[in-house]
Amino acid sequence: MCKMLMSIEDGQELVILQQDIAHVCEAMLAFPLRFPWTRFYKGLKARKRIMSTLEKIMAERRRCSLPNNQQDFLQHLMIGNDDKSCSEQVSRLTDSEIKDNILTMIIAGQDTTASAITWMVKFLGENQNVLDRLYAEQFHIADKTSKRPFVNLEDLNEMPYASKVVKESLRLASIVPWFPRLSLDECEIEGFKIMKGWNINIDAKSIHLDPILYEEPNTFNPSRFDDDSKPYSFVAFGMGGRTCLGMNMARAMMLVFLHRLVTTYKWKVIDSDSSIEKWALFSRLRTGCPIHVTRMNTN
Ligand code: HEM
Repeated sequence: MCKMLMSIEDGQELVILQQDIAHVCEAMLAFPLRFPWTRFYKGLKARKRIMSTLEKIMAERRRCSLPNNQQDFLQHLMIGNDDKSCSEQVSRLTDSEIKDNILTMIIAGQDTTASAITWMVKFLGENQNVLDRLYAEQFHIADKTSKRPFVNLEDLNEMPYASKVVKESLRLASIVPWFPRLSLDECEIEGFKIMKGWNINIDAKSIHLDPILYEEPNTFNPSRFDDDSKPYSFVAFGMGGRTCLGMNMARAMMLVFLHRLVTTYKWKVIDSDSSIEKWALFSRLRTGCPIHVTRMNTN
């Protein structure tokens, strides 16, 4: 995410950023107590450090004149912001909004996609029949992709079964298990009265495991998506006005990863424990899903 958003790929700056982002995520679940030893306090401090790093990066880019820098997300936000030729009617983001957007994107895009990929590797490692079908599709495409350095959008469109593997992994893992809403008006849903001002949590995990919506909901079966899903039955990326902004990117990342993984490596899950980390914003495997990986002999 840091590479795509602001071209930071390695080095000490990235290590510190990652640690600080982990502190911010932990603080989001913590009781808001501002004592130096609390998770909440450490998260606030970490957020401050992240913001000053972003300020430094933005100042540096302005000093070196914007257009010559790399074309990343931060750059686009800054060009919009600094371009005085733009009409005054266009509402621009303030520096503080740019920094907030970058932090939001890192938090929303990093652990979610990483966790989803981890679950997908686990599910596939445990379901040889699905893997065999996936091999057939992916090796067919590999004839083309192995001759190019990148997998392109056209290739991704030729992966119907892999797309179902991605979707089924997201359903079964429910990376964002619930998301909150505020009721703006009194209403009634299926006999339940909901009052104005109530906080409501949408329980995505229960929806994804509902036997009325999904036959044998605990079985990993990508082919269940051969037919169209029932409305509102798949909410891995949310629904409505606040649907995930990065869902197509996340899907593409998962497909590219899947393609490279199954056409290059064999792996074996060595700890199939499915318990979830308690103190995590997103549904993440406690073990991290250790696997044995070997490179395939392609000769
Ligand atoms: C597998 C990966 C991902 C999953 C499961 C996921 C899931 C979600 C869900 C469920 C929501 C809606 C929350 C709500 O309605 O309250 C959401 C919102 C959001 N996601 Fe993702 N996401 C993923 C990847 C990404 C990526 C890669 C990015 C950024 C590039 C991203 C950026 C966002 C943003 C900015 C929002 C807030 C949208 C808004 O409130 O208008 N997500 N995501």
